[in-house]
Amino acid sequence: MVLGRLIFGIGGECLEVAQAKITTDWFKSRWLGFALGLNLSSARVASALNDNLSPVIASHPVGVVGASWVGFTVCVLCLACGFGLAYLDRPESRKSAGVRLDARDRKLEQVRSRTGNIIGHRAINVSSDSIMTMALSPNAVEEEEENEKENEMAEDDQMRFSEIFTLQTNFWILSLCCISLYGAVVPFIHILSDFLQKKWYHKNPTKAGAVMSIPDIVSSVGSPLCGYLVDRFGNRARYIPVSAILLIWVHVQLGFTMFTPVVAMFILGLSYSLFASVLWPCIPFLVKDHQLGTAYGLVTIALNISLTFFPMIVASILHATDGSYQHTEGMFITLSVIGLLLSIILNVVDHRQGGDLQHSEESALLSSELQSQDDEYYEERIRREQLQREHQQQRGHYDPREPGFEYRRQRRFSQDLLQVEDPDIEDVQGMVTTIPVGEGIITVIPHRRRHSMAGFTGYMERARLRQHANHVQVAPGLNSTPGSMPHQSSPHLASNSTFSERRQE
Ligand SMILES: C[C@H](N)C(=O)N[C@@H](CCCCN)C(=O)O
Repeated sequence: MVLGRLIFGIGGECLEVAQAKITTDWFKSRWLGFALGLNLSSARVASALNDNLSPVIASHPVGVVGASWVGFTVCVLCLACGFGLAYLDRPESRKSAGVRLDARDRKLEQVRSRTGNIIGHRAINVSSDSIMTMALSPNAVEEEEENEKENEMAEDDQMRFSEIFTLQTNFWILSLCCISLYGAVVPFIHILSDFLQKKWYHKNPTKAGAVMSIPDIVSSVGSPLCGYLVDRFGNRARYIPVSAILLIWVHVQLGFTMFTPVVAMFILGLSYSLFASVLWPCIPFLVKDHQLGTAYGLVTIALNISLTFFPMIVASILHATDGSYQHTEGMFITLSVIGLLLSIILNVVDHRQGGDLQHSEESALLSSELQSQDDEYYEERIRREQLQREHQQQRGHYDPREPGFEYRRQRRFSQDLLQVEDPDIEDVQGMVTTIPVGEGIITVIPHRRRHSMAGFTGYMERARLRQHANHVQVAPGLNSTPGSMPHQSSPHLASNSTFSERRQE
């Protein structure tokens, strides 16, 4: 049973982290609170069903084994939904919906676009074992440099372990809120059936089960509703102290009065909806995008610390006090008060740091638009200045407006590359055919093993340039009139079939 619970715990908690991360990726800019609230709501509906159905199934002749089979069927349905989700969340759909790619997919994307640039995004598949490229576009070198930068950025995009220690104070305060507030609710719900039977519904587990499902039922409606309200009106961190106050009320009433528990159960449901639907959507506001998965993981660890240790503490209090629920209520009240203090500190720190947690969706959108307009403006300015500087530096050597500029630029590049010693280059050179066309060169690469293309590309590029430099030396038509573009095939190229001939082949 312990092994089963261990596997169940690993699966369930990883699922929660993944759900939160995927939901945030898709809804970060709009409806995040509502989407995460719906997420919680589905969990609450399932808990409420479980509270009501488990005693009924268990009292049926099929007993606990029958109840377990119902659970198994639900897990199989879940697996099918998981496959459905994996399909909907594939990188292509993310890209077309403008959703941020994960670091791994971004990296793959970079490699693909890098290969595409050198082999040519204008690459034409000539036959199953050869690839033809239009290379040496005027911007090829710049594009390549840009790709390299993007590649580095994709590497930076992965969260490093050491970054955990740089997460801001408010993130940690929020995690502590999670420990205390969840600690005042979930372990209490675990003992609720016994508690209700002992104090109000003697030996009536079905009635106790029905009453204990009230918080989950209220929360299943309240969580998306609260999520919607914080999306719409902001002030999300301000709801956390309110929910802590409600929790104090619930535990005082249930522990120290005989007033009907039904009202307290409603308020517990309200408080549970409020802090859960506010706490999780706060996380994306406290960390950077690439830290999101780890951040959700860390808060889930905090949640599980709470759900591991407080039930043990409750059990030992009950054991030590001969089953006195007033002492356990004392512990839950203490946790709620700690949650209240922490949430007040959270609000104070957030206020000092500019109130990130208080934004409504509209104000966040507006400020991010202004921010990106600013960014674009400065990026454009820096780009222009850089281009201007480069242009001025190059002016002394050659002017792009002069005829033959591109030809001379390529020749210089090729000559530079010829200085580089590379023994392997000869092998590759024999396999490559280049044909001058217009302002560029077509490179035909016999290529049987397409998947090794990326590794091959570096050699290819050099071989192509080296060969181009060879043309410059051997072909009088190319060399004699600097300033004009190559317009005829060199003897070196005469033996090679043309682009269209190859395509026909
Ligand atoms: C027991 C379960 N692990 C739990 O209490 N989960 C929390 C957190 C859900 C986080 C969803 N992003 C809950 O409120 O249900």
